[in-house]
Amino acid sequence: MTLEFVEYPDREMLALSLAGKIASQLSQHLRGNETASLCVPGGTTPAPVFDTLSGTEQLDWSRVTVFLNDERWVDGEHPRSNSRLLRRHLLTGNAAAAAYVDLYTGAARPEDAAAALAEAVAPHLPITVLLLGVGNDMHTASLFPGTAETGLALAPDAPLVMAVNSVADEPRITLTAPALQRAINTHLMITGPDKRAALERAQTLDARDAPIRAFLGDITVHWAE
Ligand SMILES: O=C1O[C@H](COP(=O)(O)O)[C@@H](O)[C@H](O)[C@H]1O
Repeated sequence: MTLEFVEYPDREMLALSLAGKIASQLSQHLRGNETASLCVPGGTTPAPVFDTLSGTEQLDWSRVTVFLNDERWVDGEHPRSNSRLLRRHLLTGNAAAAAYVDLYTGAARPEDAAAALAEAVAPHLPITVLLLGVGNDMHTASLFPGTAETGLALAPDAPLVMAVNSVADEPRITLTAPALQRAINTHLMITGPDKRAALERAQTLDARDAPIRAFLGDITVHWAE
């Protein structure tokens, strides 16, 4: 288990380098396999990586399936929709040829969609390239510190996809530890001193209280001020 920490001179360099690494890991996988999968976070941090990645020509995007780590249970055009971010920044340009598993189904409640989404995601496991984000509170995907739902989602026998109802704003849907921990390549993108401090703190805590901790085994952390 190795945590590699890569520090970049600025966010632009981080985005260029990380996008290149993700594209090359997907391409390498496609040399020996028919298909590859890319699982990415929403939130505010990853847009610059997506902008660069979406322009990658040397990757056969038609053999790549993309899905989110997690989604807020809102319509795809809602400002808080993670899918909205993806459609605008990743699933465009060359990457528009990728297949997309949308975690928001339009069902009234995320728990009504979780089983079907688990079936939709399962054929794309293990994830070829997993990109994670982290909040200043140490949550990753929609696994939030100290909740009973996070305890269940971190269990080895958790369903692949679970509804999350214990956070403010809107309900959510999230991939769980059994789906995320088996990824072939795992990256974490963080920017700014607060997220770096959150990551350092997480390394001293139990995963239930610092969910990102559950994914800090074989991982490359990409950080810029
Ligand atoms: O709510 C979420 O937050 C995390 C971190 O987002 P950021 O805005 O601090 O970059 C994100 O990784 C997750 O996918 C998202 O749903």
